[in-house]
Amino acid sequence: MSPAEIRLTDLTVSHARRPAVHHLSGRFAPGSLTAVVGPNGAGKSTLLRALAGLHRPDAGRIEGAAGQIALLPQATALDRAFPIGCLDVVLFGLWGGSGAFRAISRAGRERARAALVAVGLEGFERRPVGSLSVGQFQRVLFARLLLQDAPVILLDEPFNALDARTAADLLAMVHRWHGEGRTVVAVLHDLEMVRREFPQALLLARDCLGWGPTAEVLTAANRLRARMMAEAWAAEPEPCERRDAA
Ligand SMILES: Nc1ncnc2c1ncn2[C@@H]1O[C@H](COP(=O)(O)OP(=O)(O)OP(=O)(O)O)[C@@H](O)[C@H]1O
Repeated sequence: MSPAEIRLTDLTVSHARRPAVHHLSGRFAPGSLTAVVGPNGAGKSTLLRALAGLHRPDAGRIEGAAGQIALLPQATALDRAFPIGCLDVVLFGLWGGSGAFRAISRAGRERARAALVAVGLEGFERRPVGSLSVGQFQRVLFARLLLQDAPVILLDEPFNALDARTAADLLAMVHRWHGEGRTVVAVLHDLEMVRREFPQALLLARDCLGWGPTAEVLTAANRLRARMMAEAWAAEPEPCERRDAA
């Protein structure tokens, strides 16, 4: 795996012109393992969606990400009512390579089956995803990431609402991806886990409060600043008037 460096330059990403990520600059080094942390509403999901090309920045630049990325969205953002089996959900991971209307090869199906086995879901191929537990469904989504085989993997709250065993299994997979040289970026709220498992951290509170080695970013002073900024947020932030980077 040789992911490119991802560079952000004065990046602002907004919802209806109200900035969720504000003038962010920095880089994700190739093969780095970074936790994105910050209070609710800090812009973490918005940043991941912008990196994945799903949300257009309204100022600044993202370089090095195009065509490299697989995204695991927040579980709450996904609708599981759709009547579809686990194997088919995993097979979505091949769409980037095969095109939505091209036949999935036998080899592709075998890879999807192997991915389900790798996440501990052997025999779940035909199970409708609507019948899975939260943890089982997250395993299916990790199997889809395995199939996508992307150099850069973005995970939005991947361990939310998981029991200890499922979280440990999926965390081991994150470390495996990191060991293979992929760039991994995960939004997390568990700061103990971040300190233990993630060498790099990006602390967001719409503005960037720190980006670098985790111990240097997650200081008491930085966390206090983030909390104070979150408490000061208006429910509807002002539109960003600084357009010079556009
Ligand atoms: N689709 C949307 N339409 C309008 N505003 C949005 C939309 N999505 C997010 N926002 C707003 O953008 C800001 C950042 O939201 P975002 O989901 O990126 O934060 P977050 O850090 O991921 O929060 P959390 O930790 O609660 O998941 C919030 O004020 C949110 O209300």
